[in-house]
Amino acid sequence: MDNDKQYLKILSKQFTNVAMTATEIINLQSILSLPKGTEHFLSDIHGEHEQFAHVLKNGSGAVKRKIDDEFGNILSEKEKRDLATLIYYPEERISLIQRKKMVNSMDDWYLVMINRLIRVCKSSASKYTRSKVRKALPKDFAYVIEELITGRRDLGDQEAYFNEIIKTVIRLGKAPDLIIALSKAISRFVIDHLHIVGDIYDRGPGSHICMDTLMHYHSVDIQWGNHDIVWMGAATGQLACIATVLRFSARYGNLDILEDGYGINLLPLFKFAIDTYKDDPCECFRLHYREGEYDLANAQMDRKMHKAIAIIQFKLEGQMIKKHPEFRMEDRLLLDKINIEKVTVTIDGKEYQLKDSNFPTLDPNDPYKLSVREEEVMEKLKAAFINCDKLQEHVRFLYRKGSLYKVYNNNLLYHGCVPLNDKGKFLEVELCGHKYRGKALYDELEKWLRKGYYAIDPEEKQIGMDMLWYTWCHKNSPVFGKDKMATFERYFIEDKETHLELKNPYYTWYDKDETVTMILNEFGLNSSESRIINGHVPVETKKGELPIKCGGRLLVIDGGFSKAYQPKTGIAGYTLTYNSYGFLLAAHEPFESVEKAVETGSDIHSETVLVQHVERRKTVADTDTGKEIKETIEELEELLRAYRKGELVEKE
Ligand SMILES: O=P(O)(O)OC[C@H]1O[C@](O)(COP(=O)(O)O)[C@@H](O)[C@@H]1O
Ligand SMILES: [Mn+2]
Repeated sequence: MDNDKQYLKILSKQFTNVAMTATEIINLQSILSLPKGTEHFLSDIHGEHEQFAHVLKNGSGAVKRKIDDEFGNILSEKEKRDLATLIYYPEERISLIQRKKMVNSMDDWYLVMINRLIRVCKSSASKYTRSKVRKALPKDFAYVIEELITGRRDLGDQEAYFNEIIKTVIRLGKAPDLIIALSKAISRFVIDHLHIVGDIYDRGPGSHICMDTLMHYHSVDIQWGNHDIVWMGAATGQLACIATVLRFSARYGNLDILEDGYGINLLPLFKFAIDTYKDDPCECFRLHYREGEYDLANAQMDRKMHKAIAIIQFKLEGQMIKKHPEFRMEDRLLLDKINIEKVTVTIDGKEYQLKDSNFPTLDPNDPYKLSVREEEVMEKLKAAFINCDKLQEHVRFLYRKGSLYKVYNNNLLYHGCVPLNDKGKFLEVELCGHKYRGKALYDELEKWLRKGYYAIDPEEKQIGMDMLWYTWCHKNSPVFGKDKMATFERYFIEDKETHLELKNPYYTWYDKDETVTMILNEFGLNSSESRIINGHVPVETKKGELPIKCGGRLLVIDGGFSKAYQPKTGIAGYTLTYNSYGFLLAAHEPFESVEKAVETGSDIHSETVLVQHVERRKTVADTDTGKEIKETIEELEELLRAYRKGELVEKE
């Protein structure tokens, strides 16, 4: 046996004889014929943890579809809705039914509901092998549920048998637990794999809660968004990134995320802000909070912290631009263009009045230098970020499950864009003295982002950390894709023209077939069925914009979770599922609250707006997992031949 066949020897340790090898081939072959599992695509969650949790529970309409398939006209719309609510919020729904005495006999209700749940669970699990189902079932009820969903063909009266089991469960007071277990199993089976196409962080109140939810999800990958990357940068101790995440949290009245969510002490910043901006009303730094969700008593204080950290951010960004002339961002050096006496700033040769004149920490001779106290504050914050176990755990998870782009089952997923030039060709971008474009740009950048967190060599690590900041806001960054971040202008200049951030030419070309084909080919995708799944840009439904570009070859699925952007988009946003029959794009309305959903059975109304059927029903054989299985089958066939030719000797 030559060296290439060494793997057969290794394989023979697991499959020690002809019978075992043949059985495995048959098992794998049968998996290949199962329908492809459903993928779920969500993007731009922006800290809206309740709405996020809800869409995960309803699988963007996938649970409802299962219920419809199973019960069609047998149940009324209301009964189907109630069943869906029970699956999403089993504990809350059971307790509501009990509290409000909504049914005559709880036991009868349990019997009916458990029977219905079993049917939905059975049909949701039918795509999977028994072994996968077994592994996925909640431990305490694994045996009972398996029995209930697989049944016994040798028994005459199955229904009587099932009812006996269920009645025993009810008699023992375990019905609520079984309902919870069944609901969890259904949610688990309805979606096989989740893709998060970026921007879990910022704006909303619960990014850290979304991260906890994701860490417990059964199967997920993440394409980093610009807002995730700035948090990753903050976790490495990169100061401009730290200032930026704090500024966003302050601006949206969410400093609690840092204090309570991550246990980061903001007292040094608080004290500094009070002392420095004590009589300043900080008018330019009014917060974007949500009625009823923000304690107005904190407003004065939060505005001062908002201003303090914004000024620090502008200084630190200036330092970065000066430290890295190769970034060519000098046009973003604005603090040295301020004329304090005239209260103006000059941008691109034009002088603008500033809306604020109080800059007590700004040294006109060295405007980018942090004052002594600013420096102290940032040193303390840096230590707090680096030493925050929970943040580090979340960021390591982002690194483990995430990347800048992903090729998955013949589709290409990324958050922002592939930077293009005006002619619609890949834009050439210089990184650390070398030029890259297209996929190479993505790959090179990703290497640096990983080094920023993991490199041992301090110099490499520092460059990587600075590249995290670069990727957050540079005009050539594929996850940002705009000509500038006009934060300074939005705070201080009235003229709205200066606030504009122009999008990369990608967004004018992405409707064209040649462009989409060029990008897909660049990432090794040549099938006519391949698609690009894109996040980042809110789809402005109000202006008649659609998430479907290039005849459906590119889909923009900004989930629109961000309540801050809902007035603009008109709806809560779009999410996508891809099952064995094709793609389903769902449009969501804003989510009000869990209480309302439990009480009225109201879902986020998830309307299916686009259905693209695949040419023929997809099976596991058509997926990436299928490819791996086929390779394994080939290896096992080789092993079988080796046993049969006497090159290997069977063991027991
Ligand atoms: O309106 P906000 O929340 O202050 O944020 C504005 C900034 O966020 C960005 O839109 C980036 O965020 P998105 O990735 O969510 O679009 C910047 O382009 C812009 O400068
Ligand atoms: Mn984004």
